[in-house]
This record gives sequence, structure tokens and C-alpha cells, in this order.
Amino acid sequence: MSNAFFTPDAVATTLERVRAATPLVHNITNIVAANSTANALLALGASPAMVDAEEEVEAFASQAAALVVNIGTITAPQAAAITRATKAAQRAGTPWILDPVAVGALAFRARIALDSLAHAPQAIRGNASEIIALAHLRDGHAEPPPSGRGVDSLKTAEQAVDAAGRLARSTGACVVVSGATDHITDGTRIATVANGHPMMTRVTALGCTATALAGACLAVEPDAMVACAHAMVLIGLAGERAAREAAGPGSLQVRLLDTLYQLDRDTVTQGARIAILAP
Ligand SMILES: Nc1ncnc2c1ncn2[C@@H]1O[C@H](COP(=O)(O)OP(=O)(O)O)[C@@H](O)[C@H]1O
Ligand SMILES: Cc1ncsc1CCOP(=O)(O)O
Ligand SMILES: [Mg+2]
Repeated sequence: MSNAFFTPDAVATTLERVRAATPLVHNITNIVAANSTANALLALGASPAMVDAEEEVEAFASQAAALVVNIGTITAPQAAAITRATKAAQRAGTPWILDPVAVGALAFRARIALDSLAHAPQAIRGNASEIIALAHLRDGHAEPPPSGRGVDSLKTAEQAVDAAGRLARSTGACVVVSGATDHITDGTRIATVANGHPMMTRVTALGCTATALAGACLAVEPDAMVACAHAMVLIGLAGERAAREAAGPGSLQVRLLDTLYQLDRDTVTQGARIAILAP
């Protein structure tokens, strides 16, 4: 993989490809994030649909350009839908991404997340606590180490890099650990994205939004590490630009949509802070 893919210019090209393709992004997501992630996907230029009836997901995941699976408010029917959708995505070659919200906190969602890994996600995006917990469970431990509180992380992304690498190597997925500096790894290489703003942690579902935008990028970019790194620039850059003018979390949420919509080649190439950390 060439470092040329981890440049501000390459991010701008991915943004333009999303807008040109308007990819259909199938979301099975939580009730908190559903509206805001649909709006963020629309603002970016993708076409979101929230479809989680067990009877419908197989057909939809097969025809979508990408599938986003988020376990934030998982229910038993949604768990059954996730099994069917991820199987169908694997069969149809639809790229899909897992957001393992609070996977370390509750055993039921941990089982759903672990089982879904059998269907070969292209990517996994979580905060540090979630990635540490999922990697630990994937290693075969019955209980994750205590590293989160509800849906929020108590660790930094840097503290989760080893876990992310293990998880990537064991699943074949690109693993994204979000935080003040996002870390993206395929188990060998590590890219970082230093966009974002601390106020983003005061608006719910912005991690979920990052995952959804990664779904849109996976629809147009087959290299999952490139797609995910670019998506993290887009959410981080939109967040930091929106935060400059926001009075607080309320206006940040609204401004973030406007900023995603307004991102263009100039703003992306001037603002993207993307780099290869290793090897
Ligand atoms: N301390 C921070 N400083 C700057 N940006 C941040 C910070 N924390 C989170 N972000 C931004 O918010 C995005 C979502 O990350 P995060 O808060 O880790 O997700 P989650 O909501 O799943 O816990 C990150 O990719 C980054 O752009
Ligand atoms: C608050 C909450 N509760 C269950 S899911 C959810 C949203 C979590 O979103 P994010 O992980 O993006 O902060
Ligand atoms: Mg989250």
C-alpha cells in the first residue's frame, strides 16, 4: 500500500467519489443514532436507509453498496436481523462495518458482536474501551477487562493500538480506534488522523456517525484501511470546523451537518491531518 493513499488529496478524491456515486448505505443501527447518522450520510452525499426487519435485511444488504451494523441499543429481533444481514452481505460481496457500542459492558451484545465476526466485516470502528474489550473477547477470554463506562471510553486510542492490531490480524478487518487521535490499522500498518474537537464527545452518536461515514467510503473504496482513514478525516474535520463557531453541543450538532455538506477539495486538502505511523 502506498503512502499516497494517506494524503489530504486522496481524502478529497474519496469524498468526490462518494458524491458521484451516491452509494446506498444500509444501516442496522441504534435508536439514538438513527436520525443523526442518516442526516450525516445525506449531508456527505450518500443515500442512507435504516432497515432492520429480519424479513427485509437479506434482500437489502445484498443490493446495498455497504452495510453498517451498530449494536448500541440491540434487541433480540435486531440481533437476528444482524445475523441474516451480515451473512447476506458476505455472500453478496457487500462491504460491511461493525460498531461494537459498549461491547465490554453487556454479555448479550458481546455475543452478537463476536458471532458477527464470522461473517467477515471489512472494518470495525469503536472507541478505545470497545476495541480493547472486543479484542480481549476475540482472544477467547470470557470477560472483557473493565475499560469503559456505558458507551464512553475510559482509555485513550493510543492505549488500544495493540488490541486493535490483534483484532485486525485475527478477523482480517481494518480496525479503527477513535479518540483525540484516531488510529487505523490493518494489523500491519497504522495510520493516524488528528482531526476532531473535544466538544464532539458532548454530542451523542458522533462515533456512530464516524462508522456510518466509513460505510459510505467503503462503498466506493475497496481498500478498507484507506476508506476508514478517509472517513475519519471527514468526520473529524467537519467536527472541528463546526466547533469553531458553535456555542455548545447543540449548535455543534447542527453545524456539523452543514459542514459535512460544505466540505470540498480545498477545505479537505487544507485541513486533513492524516499520516502513516507505521511501519
Ligand atoms: N478528545 C478529543 N479531541 C478531539 N476529537 C475528538 C476527541 N474525542 C473524540 N473526538 C472526535 O470524535 C470522533 C468520535 O470518536 P469517539 O468519541 O471516540 O467515539 P464514540 O462516540 O464511539 O466514543 C473521533 O473520531 C474524533 O474525530
Ligand atoms: C447514548 C447511547 N446509548 C446507547 S447507543 C448510544 C449512542 C452512542 O453513540 P456514540 O458511541 O457514537 O457516542
Ligand atoms: Mg461509540
